[in-house]
Amino acid sequence: MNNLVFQKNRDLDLIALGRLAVDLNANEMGPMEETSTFSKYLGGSPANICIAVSRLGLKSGFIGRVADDQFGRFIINYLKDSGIDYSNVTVDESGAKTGLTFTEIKSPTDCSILMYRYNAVDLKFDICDVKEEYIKRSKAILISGTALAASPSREAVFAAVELARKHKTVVFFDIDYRPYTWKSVEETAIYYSLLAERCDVIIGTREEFDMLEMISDPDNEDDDVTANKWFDYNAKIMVIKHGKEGSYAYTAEGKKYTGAVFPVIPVKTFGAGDSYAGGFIYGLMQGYDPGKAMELGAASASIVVSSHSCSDAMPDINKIHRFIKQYDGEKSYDVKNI
Ligand SMILES: Nc1ncnc2c1ncn2[C@@H]1O[C@H](COP(=O)(O)OP(=O)(O)O)[C@@H](O)[C@H]1O
Ligand SMILES: O=C(O)C[C@@H](O)[C@H](O)C(=O)COP(=O)(O)O
Repeated sequence: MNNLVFQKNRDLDLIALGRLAVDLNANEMGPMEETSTFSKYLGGSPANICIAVSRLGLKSGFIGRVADDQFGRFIINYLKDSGIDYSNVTVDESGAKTGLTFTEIKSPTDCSILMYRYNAVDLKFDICDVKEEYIKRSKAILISGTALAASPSREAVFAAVELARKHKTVVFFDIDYRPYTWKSVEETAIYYSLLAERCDVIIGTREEFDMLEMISDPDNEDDDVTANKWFDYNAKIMVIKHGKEGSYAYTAEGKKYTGAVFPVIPVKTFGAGDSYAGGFIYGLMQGYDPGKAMELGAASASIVVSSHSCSDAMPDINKIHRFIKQYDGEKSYDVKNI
């Protein structure tokens, strides 16, 4: 059980908003200067999370814009083939382009991404793309913070959150801070904070919360303090992630859950956050307590970092259960209710 109330009689479980993009993942290991081939996948953090939950069996939809080009059509076809409702994904006619993420895998643990986001189409969705009737149809929405980086998607996100609150649609917020999309840390912190105040569940890495709180001294980091700050607003559940060290979840009622990691030999490091969020949101929407939901998220992340892609590799629930079972008895993970 958890403390979120999902409205019944809604035909959609989750609507994600914002970035529909393309990942071009290096096929060869090594510096990108020397990479010659890349594999194309659907990308964009909210798109990856939407794929993750739909593969786990949730009925999901998307609000956003794609470019009127081959990449835009690739994205729409991918959503369609994944059973995601794309009726609120608009084809943008301004000439804006699909955001591209090139990934570099120097070694399985030394990876980076290079984003091409000049005139990115995912920041072009506007208030008119956010329909009250659509938000009302869903039990929850998912915001990814990058959509706050510029107008008009910034205002569209705030409008969606207000409509969600009006209709008791749960708001998940994945901070998803991509520095190069923003002008300054100060601007970022302001918009992130304004949005965080309005959300039910906030998920971010320790570094992302440091940005939000403008903390530059690691000695001042304190997960308990961070979590409690947002409970004074609207948050019911807070998640603070620490990479391969694990994560913590807090509830407004004062419970703290520790989520450990399923150790694997990774193929690359990226994709962990999106798969974790997908498994975690799915778990909460099944009514599981945050500890169990984190376990699903961590297992999903381990599966995805062991694969070449993010979106294509998102597991179904049977794969997650089989994966968790492998660890039974070995105590390689331990979700404690403390
Ligand atoms: N190398 C890894 N091996 C196994 N699980 C991982 C690894 N890195 C991250 N994870 C899992 O994914 C979760 C989220 O990862 P994290 O790196 O904190 O997110 P992000 O990708 O957003 O930075 C972690 O809490 C952990 O459960
Ligand atoms: O979000 C993007 O635009 C890029 C993603 O598609 C990419 O796969 C990635 O960086 C995943 O991020 P993570 O899950 O936070 O590691």
